Amino acid sequence: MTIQDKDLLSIQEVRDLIGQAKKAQKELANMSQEQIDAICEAIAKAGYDNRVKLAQMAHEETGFGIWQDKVVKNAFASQGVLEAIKDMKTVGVLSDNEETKVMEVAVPVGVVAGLIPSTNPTSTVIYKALISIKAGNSIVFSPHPNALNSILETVKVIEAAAVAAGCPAGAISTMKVPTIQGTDQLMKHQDTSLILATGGSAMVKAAYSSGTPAIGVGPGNGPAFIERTANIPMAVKHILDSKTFDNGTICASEQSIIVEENSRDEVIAELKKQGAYFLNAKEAEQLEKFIMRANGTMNPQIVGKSVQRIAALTGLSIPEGARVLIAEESRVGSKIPYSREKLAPILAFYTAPNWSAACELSIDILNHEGAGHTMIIHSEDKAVIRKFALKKPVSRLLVNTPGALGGIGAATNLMPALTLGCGAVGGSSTSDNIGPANLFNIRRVAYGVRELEELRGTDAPSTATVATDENKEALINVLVEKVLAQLQ
Ligand SMILES: CC(=O)SCCNC(=O)CCNC(=O)[C@H](O)C(C)(C)COP(=O)(O)OP(=O)(O)OC[C@H]1O[C@@H](n2cnc3c(N)ncnc32)[C@H](O)[C@@H]1OP(=O)(O)O
Repeated sequence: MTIQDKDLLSIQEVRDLIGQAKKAQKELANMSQEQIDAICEAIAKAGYDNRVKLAQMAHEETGFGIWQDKVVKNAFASQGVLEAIKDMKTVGVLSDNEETKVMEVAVPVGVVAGLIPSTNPTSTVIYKALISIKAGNSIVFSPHPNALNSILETVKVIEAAAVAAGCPAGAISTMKVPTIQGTDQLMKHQDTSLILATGGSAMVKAAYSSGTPAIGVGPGNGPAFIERTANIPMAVKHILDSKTFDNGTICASEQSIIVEENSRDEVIAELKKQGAYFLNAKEAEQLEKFIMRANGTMNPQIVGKSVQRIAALTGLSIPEGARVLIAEESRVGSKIPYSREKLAPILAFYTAPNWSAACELSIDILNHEGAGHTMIIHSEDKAVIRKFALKKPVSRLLVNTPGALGGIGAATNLMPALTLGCGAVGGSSTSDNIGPANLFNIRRVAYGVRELEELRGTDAPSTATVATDENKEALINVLVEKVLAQLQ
């Protein structure tokens, strides 16, 4: 098949899938909350029951991560997400306030386009299907080509379970021939209502430029600041647990450690004790060349690989049992690989002279990459944490927890999610951990509660006397004052 034939096939496939998804969504829109909830339960159960098989498939196909950790991600995306959303009201009348005389009705957005990354393919499919159906929408997936088979299998098992539980056929589907042109068509099609884009920057930018409303996830690059009051052994444990989880593929995981001068030696000793290997200057330079590709994007050869695989690839000789590789760094910038996002067990290590310098440094790192995403602080001082929270350009400031598991809401009480909004500063329309509430609109039914005479009041000039522009202006001023007084 020529490239052109493949593109045409992909585009035609997308059009067919959207047609079926639109039809199915009309049926979903007429279902009760109970019917929708039963379908979600079936999707979660199928995802959970198949969590091991799907994790192994994703690992084998992409070569990223650790399959045992992908099992945890699949369980989180199915049962964990279901637990958080099962009691949410998402269908029909959401509220009816007798006092304010405003009633709220949920309105599904329609057909969702779900772009799936190669780093968390199966878990992201289960999660996006659950939150879309819960909000009364159909979803058509666009798989990352390098994770195609595991994504197809995930869609197959959850779609079959959903249909058996009453879901209309076509409500959950996936492109089988993913091409850039086909995905472009999915994003721009007039019947696609919303794009949920999780993946590489280029794809997320394409989603924002498509003309269709989009919720995208930009790059993470969260520093972890170990403040002087931190419980250092616990902070180090959290950072290493996070950075080694699925070999660092979660975008909320730590990318650098920042310490103050006075705790530097203690933190380094603890990191070494818990399995971190500090690269010397020559080794750091050797590894640095493999972090980015020539075009400045992350090198997939190191993504989700163990330190042993990375060492073999880069010709480094490291001690047996090393869990993460750490390079001391002092610079920040797009051409400084250690200061950027590395979805691998590699960390930069910065020393700041004091607290305020650590603050400035973390802002600088985030402003170069990862603005609006996540950062982590380890501290026992609530006043410091509050102060720290006020100025950082992130949507999630995680405290005393592993970044990867805290950001997605597994180790914190944030909304469990595998798509993390990055707010306006990160180019996103929302800073939320994306859930069903981001996937329906609200129609507000508002009863009249004031008449014009009330708004006008008794001392307003009569409309009958309005003859001149001056009078008109006087009347408008009085009316504006009355309305403002009513609203206060
Ligand atoms: C909560 C979370 O953890 S979300 C985590 C999500 N974050 C990420 O995925 C991190 C960002 N991702 C990346 O930087 C990259 O995807 C990597 C480094 C992980 C992998 O890199 P690669 O394997 O080279 O894949 P990359 O994403 O660059 O895409 C490869 C090709 O597939 C194409 N592609 C990717 N997704 C799709 C899609 N949905 N449909 C069609 N084509 C696609 C890309 O456009 C690219 O095409 P090109 O080679 O012609 O330019």
